Amino acid sequence: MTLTIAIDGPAGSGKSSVSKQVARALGYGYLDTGAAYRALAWHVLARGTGAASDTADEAVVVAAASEFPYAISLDPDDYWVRVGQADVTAAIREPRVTAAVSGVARVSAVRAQVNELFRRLVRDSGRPGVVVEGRDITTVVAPDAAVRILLTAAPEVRAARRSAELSGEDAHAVAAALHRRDAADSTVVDFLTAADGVTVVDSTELDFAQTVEAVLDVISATDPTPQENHDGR
Ligand SMILES: Nc1ncnc2c1ncn2[C@@H]1O[C@H](COP(=O)(O)OP(=O)(O)OP(=O)(O)O)[C@@H](O)[C@H]1O
Ligand SMILES: Nc1ccn([C@@H]2O[C@H](COP(=O)(O)O)[C@@H](O)[C@H]2O)c(=O)n1
Repeated sequence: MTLTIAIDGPAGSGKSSVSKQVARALGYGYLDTGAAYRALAWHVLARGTGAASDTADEAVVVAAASEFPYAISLDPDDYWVRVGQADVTAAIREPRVTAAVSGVARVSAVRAQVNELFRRLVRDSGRPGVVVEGRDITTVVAPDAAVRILLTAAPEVRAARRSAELSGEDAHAVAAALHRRDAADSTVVDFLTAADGVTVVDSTELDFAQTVEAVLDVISATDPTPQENHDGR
């Protein structure tokens, strides 16, 4: 049985970097669920130009999802994402993919498909636990996870952290893109409010190491008995 640590939060709240470090500290796997939506957006865009690559067209997205040879590493020290033979680890972070991903993520058939994949990846991970991060992990993907955390930070702090990462780009444009994506995503999933039983970790006043420590504290304060996976297996 694999223990699930579920972490949700808005863009730039530190979900991926903090979850990866928490997974390392615990000897757990790390599952980045946003990578699946990003890789599907990349896959649609890779179909060329014109209607066939329109990520805002639900039929196009569903068709692409039906032939989507997706693979991801759960090793926090060897992270990669592939679509077929293509290593898309870096490509899915490109602004053109980031700008297109919310369109893909609002298709409910796609969400159902990738949620099943996430549960299977955790179940088959062969690890004692997996830290799973995204937007709807605490509520939809693994509502019965052993530990459920909403990782937040003030919008201006998240924007500043993302800008620091993308030092060559205009800070205002980076902040605007981040808030635009949150606004689009929050019409599909509520990742700004903690559901019942979800612990909030607000990193606004914390540095990276303190945030990792705060998450580890929540985990150790919670009974770490492995729970059955959401689908009962
Ligand atoms: N507590 C913190 N203090 C300072 N910097 C932080 C903190 N947490 C995360 N960061 C930094 O903020 C940036 C954004 O973090 P990260 O990419 O992990 O966010 P995210 O929530 O996964 O974002 P997205 O949803 O857009 O992928 C990274 O550069 C990360 O190192
Ligand atoms: N559980 C999730 C995770 C992600 N998304 C969508 O994917 C986009 C990219 O996510 P990142 O964490 O890599 O930034 C995100 O903007 C959402 O559109 C999701 O819907 N559910």
